[in-house]
Amino acid sequence: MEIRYSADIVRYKTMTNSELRDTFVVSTLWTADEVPLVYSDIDRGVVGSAVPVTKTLTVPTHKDLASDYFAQRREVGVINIGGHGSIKVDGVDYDMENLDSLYIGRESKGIEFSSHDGKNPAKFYFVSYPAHVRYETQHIKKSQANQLHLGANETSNKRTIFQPIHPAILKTCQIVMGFTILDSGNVWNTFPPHTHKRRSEYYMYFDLPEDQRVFHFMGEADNMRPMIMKAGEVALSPIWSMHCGAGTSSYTFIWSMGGENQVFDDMDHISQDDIG
Ligand SMILES: O=C(O)C(=O)C[C@H](O)C(=O)CO
Ligand SMILES: [Zn+2]
Repeated sequence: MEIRYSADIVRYKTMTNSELRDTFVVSTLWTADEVPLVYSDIDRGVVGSAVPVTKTLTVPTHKDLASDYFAQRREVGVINIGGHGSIKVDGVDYDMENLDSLYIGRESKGIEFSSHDGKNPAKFYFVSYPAHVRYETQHIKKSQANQLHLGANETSNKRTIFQPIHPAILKTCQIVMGFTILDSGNVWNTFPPHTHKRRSEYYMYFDLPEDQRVFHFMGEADNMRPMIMKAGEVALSPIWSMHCGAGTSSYTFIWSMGGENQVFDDMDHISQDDIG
């Protein structure tokens, strides 16, 4: 497990673009038949992936978590961005189609990822935060997620926000997680940008052709900084950092938040007049 220490609101201002990426972008996920984990000091979130091709994969724990097993004191949100697969949690099998989600409650000992067909493997992306109470593990199909339809073609931001791991659907300790699909030809996600000092957020961009990029913006209103993102990479946003992005083509991204409240709409929007 890689440990990722964040830069603070003072230090990020003097960092080069590549130093910003080294600090705030995770680009080490998606190795087949492995479970890479990155532990961020931003709200003690862990991001990981599991792409089972030739075998079933389990989530390892790590000495820095000082736990007997990964989810002993943690909850986990998982979304499958690949082919048909399954997740077995303490002996119970959950059938995971593309863009299905699974919330895994604290104290779940055995978490096993598998694909139905290794030639078209499932690609599980997961995020985990500390949890103080156990809530039930729950499978949320894409069609069961809360949906918000936002934006317009005229402003290049027509998109649907799917909210599977959200208080309207189930109880969690901290995590709120879902995905946003941009309509074809639309490129902007949330704009004007926002912060929410009550929660940090991670964005994982995908469904983006290999030769295309998303310009993800972070920082403060008067010091907006770009990070150039490829498919499969994760942008980590501390509570003080704005987040928004524009692609050179359409894309989908998984957003996940951990913090002290779960009110999705309580964003603090930054006025376009203040962006510099
Ligand atoms: O496109 C959007 O708008 C989003 O998906 C916004 C994110 O979900 C977010 O940043 C929530 O705080
Ligand atoms: Zn946000």
